[in-house]
Formats: sequence, C-alpha cells, structure tokens
Amino acid sequence: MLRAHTVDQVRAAEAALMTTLPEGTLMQRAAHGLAYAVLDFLGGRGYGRRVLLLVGSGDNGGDALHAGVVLARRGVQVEAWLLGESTHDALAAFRAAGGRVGRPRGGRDFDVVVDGIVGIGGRPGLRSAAQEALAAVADVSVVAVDTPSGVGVDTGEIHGPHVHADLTVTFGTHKACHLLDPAAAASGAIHLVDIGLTLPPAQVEALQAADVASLVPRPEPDAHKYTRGVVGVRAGSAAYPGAALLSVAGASCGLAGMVRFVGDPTVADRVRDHHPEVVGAGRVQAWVVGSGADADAEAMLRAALEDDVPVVVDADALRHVDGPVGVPAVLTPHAGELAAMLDVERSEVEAAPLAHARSAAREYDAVVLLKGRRTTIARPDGLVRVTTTGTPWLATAGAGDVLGGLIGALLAAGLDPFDAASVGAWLHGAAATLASGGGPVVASDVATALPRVVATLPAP
Ligand SMILES: NC(=O)C1=CN([C@@H]2O[C@H](COP(=O)(O)OP(=O)(O)OC[C@H]3O[C@@H](n4cnc5c(N)ncnc54)[C@H](OP(=O)(O)O)[C@@H]3O)[C@@H](O)[C@H]2O)[C@@H](O)CC1
Ligand SMILES: Nc1ncnc2c1ncn2[C@@H]1O[C@H](COP(=O)(O)OP(=O)(O)O)[C@@H](O)[C@H]1O
Ligand SMILES: [K+]
Repeated sequence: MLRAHTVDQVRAAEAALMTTLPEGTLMQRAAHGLAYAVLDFLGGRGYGRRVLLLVGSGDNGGDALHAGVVLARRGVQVEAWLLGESTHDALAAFRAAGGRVGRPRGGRDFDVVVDGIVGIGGRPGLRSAAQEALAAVADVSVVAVDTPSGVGVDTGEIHGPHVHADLTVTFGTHKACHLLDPAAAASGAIHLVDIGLTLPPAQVEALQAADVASLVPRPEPDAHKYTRGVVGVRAGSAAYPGAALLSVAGASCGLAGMVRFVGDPTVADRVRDHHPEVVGAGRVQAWVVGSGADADAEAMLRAALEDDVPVVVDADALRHVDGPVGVPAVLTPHAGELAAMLDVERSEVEAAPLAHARSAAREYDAVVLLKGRRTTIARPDGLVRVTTTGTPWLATAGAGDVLGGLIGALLAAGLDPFDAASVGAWLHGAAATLASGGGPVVASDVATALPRVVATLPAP
C-alpha cells in the first residue's frame, strides 16, 4: 500500500525521531536521497552537468543546498539562486564544495533545476521572486524537493502559481499532493526516500498490485457459482442499449459466479446475444443500477433497493439518490454528476476532488467513487483511496459502464464497498493500460482485458 500522510503527521513523526538522532541526521538522509535521485535523473553521470538550485528560506531550501554539496563532489557544476533570506548552515559547505551562489546567467544552459523553494511548510502560491526565477528557467526539467512548490500539500488543490515538476523526490512518506489531482499532475514521477519515520495510519492511500492481489476474490477449491456470488445488472434502455451491454461486460469479468440482467426485453435479447452466460431475474448478492437507464433509472433503483443487498449506483440512477441509500452502496459519479449531487459547479469538483468526494461520502453515507484521471474513492469516515493505474485513452464513452459492472461483481463476491470500489478502479485502469498498449481503446476492449489483468496479478 502506498500511503500519504498529512503535514502535521509528518512533523510529529519527525519530532519524535529527531529526539533519538544527532542533529541534522534527517536532513542529511533527505539530502543524500535527493542528490542520488538527481544523479539518476541526469542519467547517472555527474561530471560536466549543470544544476541550478532554487533555494527558499526554509528547510526545503536547506535540503537542496545539502544535496548540492553531494552533487558538487560528484563533479556537477552547481549554482544556487537564493530566493529568500538565507541563514542556511549548508551555505558554507556548499561554497566550500565549489558551489556558486547568486543569480545565474544563461538560464537555459542548465540540465536540471532543483525546486527547493518550499516544501511542507509552504503556503499555496509562490512569491514574485520564485515566479521570476522559474520564468528564467522555464524550459529546463525540474526535480522538486519534497513537493512541487506552491501546491496545497494536504489538499492536492492548486490556488495560484506553482512548480511543474518532472520528478518529485519526497521524504518519509507520500503527501496528498503527490496522489491527488490537480497537484499530482504537477508532481511528475514520485521518488520516495526512506528517512526512518514511524508514521500513524494514513487517511489517503493507493492500492498497489500486491494489495489488489490479496483482496481480489478467488474461488475456493470447492466453490460453486452461488458461493462465488451473483451480480445483477439493471441498466440500459431502448435509447441506450449499449450501456447495458457494457455494464454486463464489466460484471462478466469472471470475478462473480453468475450475472443476471433485468431490463427492457429488447435490450435483454441483445445482452444474451453478446453474453450467452447471462441469465434473467432471480436472487443476487449485489445490484448494479443506472448505466444508460434513461427514464427507467428511478424505477430500476427502487426495484434494486427492495432486495436489501449492496448496490452500485451509476449514471442516470445517481439523479435519484437524494440522501443515504439505506444499503451498503458505491456511488460512481464523474465530476459533472458529483457536482449535481452536491449542487456545486463541475469546475469546483475538478479543482478539489478530495474535498468533494469526502463530503459526498459523508452526506450520502456511502462509498463515493469520483471518476477521473486519478479516480478518488472516499469512505464516509474520510478514508480515501486514489487509483494510480490507467491511461488517458480510458477517457472513452462507456468506460464508466464497464467499471460499474466490475465493481458490482466484486461486491457480489463479498468485498466491502470500499474494497470493491478501489480494487475495481485499480483493475479497470490496469485493463485499460493493457488493452491500450499505448494506443486507443474502446470500452469493450477494457472489459475484455479484465480477466487477463486478474491472471497476471502477483501471487497473493
Ligand atoms: N519534516 C520532516 O520530516 C523533514 C523535513 N525536511 C525538509 O523540510 C521541509 C520543511 O521545511 P520548513 O518547515 O522549514 O518549511 P519550507 O517547506 O521550507 O517552507 C517554509 C519557508 O518558506 C517560506 N514560504 C512559505 N510559503 C511560501 C510561498 N508560498 N512562497 C515563497 N515562500 C514561502 C516561509 O518563509 P516566511 O513566510 O517565513 O518568510 C518559510 O520560511 C520539508 O518539505 C523537507 O524538504 C527534511 O529535511 C527532513 C525531514
Ligand atoms: N484523463 C483520464 N485519464 C485516465 N482515465 C480517465 C481520464 N478521464 C476519464 N478517465 C476514466 O474513464 C472512465 C470514464 O467514465 P465515464 O465518465 O463514466 O464515461 P461513460 O459515462 O461514457 O462510461 C472512468 O473510469 C474515468 O476514471
Ligand atoms: K519544493
């Protein structure tokens, strides 16, 4: 599991560890990790390379200077542009190692810029000196120290000018800004340096392949189809028959023992033509409701809720949820649908996905899965999982229908709503990447790739 801790949690862990270590140890650990990550970024060769450090007045700038010492000793030509009042102990060592201090000439000649402007102590936005420095080296690759300066570290929000990093080297643990958009998109690749912190449970996490492997339901040796769980799909309409096919395609990933379809008779015929294994009405352990349901959405939702089993509420059915659902539920809105549920603008949801997913989960007393580049899944108690799999090719019509069906299969197989939603989103993104192979995909390709993704998970 990859975990993101808050600034307060990191500061408390740092304070506890520092009482047991000689002064400066943590910063040295951080700075060495940073320096070697910069060397890797440069292709492993230091001699003859030019690195510019942008140094703020806090410890983030201190990390950059200490790393500059290591880099200078490896033959890198290092310059430091001080952006605030600098009382860094590291300055003398930096100069002694051959580092040059001052405003550089010829900004575009650097191989990399190290952003040590602010880290976890920074307020969102950047002061004019930092903005001016960044403008002077606008085309140079950036390695950010701990966080891309200027973003909201705990919120993942962006409220003003900020750094766009190619790589962020962070210390001790991830922060929310590395995982959650829009800040995650400004963080680039993330490299975590272990500095020995002991941390409490995190409120933001991201499943990794090994976590998914241990959560994904697998049949017992003596399983039969009913012990594996039956998922029911109520979706589609005369206007949108394809949504039913795609929702069923996701549910038919093989992770539940059986799939039932209930809906418009002509749509049901088409579902059976494409998925001969799908049967009609009967008992289910979970329902998936709403994709392409159009005017039938409300009736479909009401009928599903009568069975008192967990539900996935998607697309058109989301409009008919106006408070706690009353059964264990996963609501799967995209930003526009979540905006309607919370009576805010879509742009507000996109600017603050973490806050809005959390607030909807609380308000609806359900797991809320907010779809997007970094799908964000919130539980009513505030725990959040972010999906790091996927590809922008997944932004294609019907992909959400497949996801709803898949999560329904996982619910039917016995996962709780939070695990079902987060495992489903992980598998869905991985299937998209596999099916895409770097090129375009359509939603049914994603469904087709799901069993192959499950088959290639590491051993649990
Ligand atoms: N905790 C740990 O475990 C470890 C932490 N470590 C490192 O310490 C870093 C945290 O250092 P920190 O606390 O000194 O704060 P930091 O991020 O440098 O920023 C504060 C300074 O920036 C300024 N400033 C603020 N906002 C600004 C803005 N928008 N635009 C411009 N300036 C702004 C503000 O100045 P002031 O407002 O006071 O003038 C203040 O002086 C952390 O990210 C990591 O790199 C590692 O070395 C080891 C383990
Ligand atoms: N830029 C992106 N990068 C990766 N995945 C994306 C991106 N945009 C959307 N997605 C994913 O594509 C899917 C689209 O679902 P949705 O918006 O419900 O489409 P539809 O309603 O047509 O099925 C979701 O799983 C979402 O997370
Ligand atoms: K930084």
